[in-house]
Amino acid sequence: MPQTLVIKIGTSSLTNPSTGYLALSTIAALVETLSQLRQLGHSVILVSSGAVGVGCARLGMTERPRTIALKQAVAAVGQGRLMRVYDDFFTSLQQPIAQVLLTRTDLVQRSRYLNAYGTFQELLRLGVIPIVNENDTVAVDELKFGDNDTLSALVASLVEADWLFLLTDVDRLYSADPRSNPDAQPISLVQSIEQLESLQVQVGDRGSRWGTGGMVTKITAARIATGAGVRTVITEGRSPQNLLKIVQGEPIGTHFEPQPQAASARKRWIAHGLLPAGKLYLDDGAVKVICQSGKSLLAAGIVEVEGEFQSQDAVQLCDRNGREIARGLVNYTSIELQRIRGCRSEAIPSILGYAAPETVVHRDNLVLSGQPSPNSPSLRVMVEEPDLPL
Ligand SMILES: Nc1ncnc2c1ncn2[C@@H]1O[C@H](COP(=O)(O)OP(=O)(O)O)[C@@H](O)[C@H]1O
Ligand SMILES: N[C@@H](CCC(=O)OP(=O)(O)O)C(=O)O
Repeated sequence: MPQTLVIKIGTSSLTNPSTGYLALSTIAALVETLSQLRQLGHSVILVSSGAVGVGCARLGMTERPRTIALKQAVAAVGQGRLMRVYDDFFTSLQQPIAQVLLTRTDLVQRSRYLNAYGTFQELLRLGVIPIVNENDTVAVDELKFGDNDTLSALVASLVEADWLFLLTDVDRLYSADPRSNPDAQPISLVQSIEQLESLQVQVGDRGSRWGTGGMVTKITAARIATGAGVRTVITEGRSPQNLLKIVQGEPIGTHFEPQPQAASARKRWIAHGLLPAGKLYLDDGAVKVICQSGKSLLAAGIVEVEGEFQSQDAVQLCDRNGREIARGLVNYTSIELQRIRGCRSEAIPSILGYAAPETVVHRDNLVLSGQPSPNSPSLRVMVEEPDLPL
């Protein structure tokens, strides 16, 4: 059956780590595999990093740029070069491609989000492989995806993909960074992302020399994608041919199973597309009814309001310790909420002096964050036996 596949490849796989030059054989194998997947009738989207890395190589720079302006300038050099290479390779296989550069704001505004959806659908219908990257050259810091792992998960959620592949320079997720921990155990299957914390995977704070997010952002991506019903696989970029085998059922890499009940498209946009403008701290009773009964949030359950926001902005709902339990669209401004927090709904009109909505966040506009709760069952994962010396 034809499926929709989103494949993200990182800088560490696209470039030679010591010289920074393009890893041409990897790119050729990737292009061949994606073209084959298209010929089998699948819809394919490639999320490709590499603009900064390739730009650095082109300009003879040996270090990743540190200032934003330099990074943006270098990305402008590298993105063009990267697309030129992809187009040459794909054209030799008669496979049309398209460049799609996104910024965070493209997914924040509902109309732009739906517009991006429409563009992807048309490209896929035309048999084109869209090649997506963050529009690094114009993205401003506070409105950045920041890493392409997250971007690829949001794209997979947007197009309701069947698979998200995160291609990197390790063959799968390990219990700790295998570069610095030779005893790290390979993990082949994660059945329930909500309990990932109990696995206590050590991810370090950064990835390879040219990579951006390391494993942290891949796990975040898996969380977003599986929550949207997308099966996610971390596997090595050096062997793109494995994608064909994986789609046919071979257990290569680390598989994160999709959550059985994916949120609706609109709720996924609230959860991941929007950027929260503030935080509401809730008492224990409110946390309980929201998490366990899926009820709306009332003013009575709010103990503290943080940030400045308008009605219909996105906010985080947190417990007293600041741990996020849900996100939603708020019906009041932050100024109004400062006045009515902790109050019963009947008292609100007389406090504000006008008729006001009964709920602060209505349950139709509220999405649970899928954080592990102390009562949730432990994570079911398969950890493979490490290779033993003979
Ligand atoms: N638990 C872990 N399992 C596997 N790799 C890990 C883990 N923690 C950290 N890493 C590191 O993450 C790196 C991949 O991330 P990154 O360099 O950002 O790659 P990419 O450019 O493909 O996005 C690996 O090279 C590895 O050293
Ligand atoms: N947008 C940036 C890539 C950001 C990124 O996430 O990089 P990586 O960790 O190599 O996937 C670029 O094209 O260089």
